[in-house]
Amino acid sequence: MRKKIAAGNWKMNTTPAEGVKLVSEILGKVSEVEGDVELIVCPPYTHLATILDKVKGSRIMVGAQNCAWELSGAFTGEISITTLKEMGVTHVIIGHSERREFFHESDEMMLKKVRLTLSHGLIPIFCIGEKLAEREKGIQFEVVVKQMEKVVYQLSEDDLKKVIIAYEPVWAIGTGKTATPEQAQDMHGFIRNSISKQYSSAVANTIPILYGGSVKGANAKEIFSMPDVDGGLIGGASLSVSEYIEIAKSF
Ligand SMILES: O=C[C@H](O)COP(=O)(O)O
Repeated sequence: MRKKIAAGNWKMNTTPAEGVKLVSEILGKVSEVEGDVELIVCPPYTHLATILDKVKGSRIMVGAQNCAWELSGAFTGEISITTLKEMGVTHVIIGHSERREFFHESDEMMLKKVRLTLSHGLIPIFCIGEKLAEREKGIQFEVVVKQMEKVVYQLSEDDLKKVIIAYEPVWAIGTGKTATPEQAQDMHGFIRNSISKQYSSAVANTIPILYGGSVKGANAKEIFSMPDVDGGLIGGASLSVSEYIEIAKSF
């Protein structure tokens, strides 16, 4: 039985005060989420300390949206994995399409980040997904497998087993256009099969694969009902308490 996960990526939204208000309101409704669904919020770096303090003792875990690719040193503006670990962060989003596009992150950087995250005992949420033009050309499967090959397929089996994969078709992010449940399942099944070929079916069957791209309360149930979809990496809708809770209740 794989984990079920509702991870909220707040991106560059909320001020510190707004973030604390949001997480406090989520905490107030968390008892509505039955079962063992893992709830993760990923606020901006500046809110991590106060939010970690706020959620202490609750079932909410806190993730970062990124980390530096080196351990320490002259990297102005970056945040190290040791800082995140010391603070109590448990997850790190790596390779989000917005980081790939706007910050030109390379596969090498992403691999370093994934390795550092794992070696410090944190869990990487590694994002992959094709752009609209790539889907229109029908090369979405090749694109995604290449993204896996360059980063997570470089890991040992033991390390790979600790990774969460998030499939986020770029054309569905923040656009209101969601992949149909069948499109999501096609890709998730393909990814799981690819992991199985590369490692083993036992490994493939343990790895959570999240879907991201305009997930909301109204479509989560249908998407999460697909056999290879283990939850969501939720952007916009995770900023609304009622939407996020509804999504978390959709398993
Ligand atoms: O990390 C989350 C994804 O980019 C999805 O964002 P969205 O739910 O706003 O489309």
